[in-house]
Amino acid sequence: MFAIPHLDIPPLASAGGTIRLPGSKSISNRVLLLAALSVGHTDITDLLDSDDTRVMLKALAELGCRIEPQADGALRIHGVGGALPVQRAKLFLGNAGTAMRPLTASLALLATRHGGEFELSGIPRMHERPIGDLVDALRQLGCPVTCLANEGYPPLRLGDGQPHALQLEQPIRVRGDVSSQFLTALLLALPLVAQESDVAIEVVGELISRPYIEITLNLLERFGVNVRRDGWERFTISAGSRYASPGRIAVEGDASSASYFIALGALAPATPGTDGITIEGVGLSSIQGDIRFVEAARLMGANIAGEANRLHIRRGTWPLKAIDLDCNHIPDAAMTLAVMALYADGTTTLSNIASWRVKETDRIAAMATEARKLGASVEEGADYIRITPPARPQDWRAASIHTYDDHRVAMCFSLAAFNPAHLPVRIEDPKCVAKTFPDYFETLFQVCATPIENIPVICVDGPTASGKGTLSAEVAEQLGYHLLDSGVLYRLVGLAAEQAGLSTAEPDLKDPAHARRLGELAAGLRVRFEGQKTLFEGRDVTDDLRTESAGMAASRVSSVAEVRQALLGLQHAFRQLPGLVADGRDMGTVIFPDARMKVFLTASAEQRAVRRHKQLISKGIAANIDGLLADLKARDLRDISRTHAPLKAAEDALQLDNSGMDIEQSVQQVLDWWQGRTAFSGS
Ligand SMILES: Nc1ncnc2c1ncn2[C@@H]1O[C@H](COP(=O)(O)OP(=O)(O)OP(=O)(O)O)[C@@H](O)[C@H]1O
Ligand SMILES: Nc1ccn([C@H]2C[C@H](O)[C@@H](COP(=O)(O)O)O2)c(=O)n1
Repeated sequence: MFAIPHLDIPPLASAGGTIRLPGSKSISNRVLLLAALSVGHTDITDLLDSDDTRVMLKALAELGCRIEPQADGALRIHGVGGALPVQRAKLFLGNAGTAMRPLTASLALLATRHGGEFELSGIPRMHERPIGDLVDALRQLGCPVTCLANEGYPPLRLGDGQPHALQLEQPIRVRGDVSSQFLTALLLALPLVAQESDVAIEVVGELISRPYIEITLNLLERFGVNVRRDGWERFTISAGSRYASPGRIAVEGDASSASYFIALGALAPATPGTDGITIEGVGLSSIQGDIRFVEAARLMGANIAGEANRLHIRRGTWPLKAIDLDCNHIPDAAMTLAVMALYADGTTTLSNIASWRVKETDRIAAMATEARKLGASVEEGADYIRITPPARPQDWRAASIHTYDDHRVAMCFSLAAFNPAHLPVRIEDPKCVAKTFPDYFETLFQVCATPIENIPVICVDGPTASGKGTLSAEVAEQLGYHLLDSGVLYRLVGLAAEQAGLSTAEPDLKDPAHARRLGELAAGLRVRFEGQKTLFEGRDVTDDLRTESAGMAASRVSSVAEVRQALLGLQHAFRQLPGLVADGRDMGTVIFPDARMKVFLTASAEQRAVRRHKQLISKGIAANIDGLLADLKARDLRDISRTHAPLKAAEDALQLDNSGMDIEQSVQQVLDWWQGRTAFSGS
């Protein structure tokens, strides 16, 4: 996940490959609650791991439900059989609507029947999301429900510590025209109290988002509860209903998340050598309503072939066709259509989307504001949005997209990186995707391609112990870029030579046959990087590589042209989306001469010796400053004076002497320089 202030996505050119989607959020949180309320235990597979499911799991654990990960990857939920072990709890539910609404209904009924008291709260936005219609329905049932701040909004207190009779004889009336989640919440909760007689729910107003109700009914059935449905106005839960675990249940891939990759396949040319985008884990037999996004994408021109559990998408009509669509049946996925509209041949109107206004943010306003930043003309109404794409490529603008703590806004606008003006797109607060798809951007980059020159590289070259590694790692971290520590590769060659009994002494390196052998050794290095660790032939050699003698050996073998040549391809392969920070001696001069920014980092030899001394001592390695100073001067001299790719500043490098700066100041300086070179320097 990119837990950084913003992520700059370079202009993207094509897409292709196969992805597997994370589990559906709607199904995951419903299944978790049903499993917790059932008799018996349930093993859940393919559960979504995200903010919202974590919120639900934490709440269930606090309510006394036992949760056990299984060796096969399933999560075992020990059901409480409709009677909670805990009668009082304060639950914090973040911004998870799929936890807040169902827990409100279930806990209100259980607290009323058994004399419990629960408080439910969330982040400030959750306290602005209306829940009054559900509160009204629960009060009709005789549940004591108190809105602790504003009437009709969380935080809520459910129950008053005393048991009360529930009034189940009359049908419970609930509004269905603002959110279908209130009806879902009641449908999930009422089987807990429908032992003696039938319980009916009547929907007031026209029910929106019906497909989500179908998911609820489908899952209720899987957990042993049948609901009689009369149109979309009346639902009856039979007397004697009781949740029973199905034993094991798999969560489908998230159909709303699929929409971004369906759109990707529709708007991006297939990367040469691929056949467009294949999505696994969700397909045409999905129980999720958002699977009908497929129909909408086809209307816009997408070429989609579907199987039960898989989708295959290629670009069809181009440009996409503008549409005028009632999106009531796909409220979440419809946001993706708003971004596809940027690539259409005219004005697209998405209507019947009033529910967007009360989601994670006011999504109509958010989509309109951000699409305008890209150069689109947008009209918004109470329940519709109308989007006209920028007229010509030159009318597109590089935009910094504000994401409003809304995962869908972030995911949607990533697709603007295919703009015909080849401009990058900045996504602010990219970690908001954690709500449903923590690895969204990683997955996107896996299947997208762009000409290599579009992938930005920042080079940091300089002498030993100037702080290149420290600075580069921090800059890469803050930008979400990959990191190449090229020195490690030369250190590895030194280590591999030693293990193979090949000398790294200077006189031997002058022998052409010896140099060739070292080159072959470098070409065949079997190295793997796992986070901070370097694995050589399966062994963790991270610490072995950091010794001063390994640095000296690296410096010697790095003067051999055959070694440098052998390591070229390996280094170039690090240039991957969304960008690279490369640290070494010749990054800016030889390896990435077209890098967008080059920094030559120096500090006085004395200062560097002091830093290295501190570094070694902190690792428990004995060292002496004078010896270190002499060694680093020798290393500098060798690195500077060798024939091949000597250590020197590239002509276009920015010089940074950090002798008088701490790490934070050096990092900030480089980030400021970088910001000045991006298309967002005015942001
Ligand atoms: N600006 C700075 N101020 C103070 N100390 C620093 C600064 N930058 C780095 N250091 C410290 O100096 C030591 C050496 O830094 P680092 O290992 O990053 O250097 P390097 O240039 O990558 O060295 P080498 O080329 O030998 O790998 C580290 O302990 C690091 O914390
Ligand atoms: N691009 C590079 C990186 C490193 N080297 C050589 C010269 C260095 O003394 C040695 C070790 O590098 P360090 O890990 O200290 O950065 O490797 C090089 O020639 N070119």
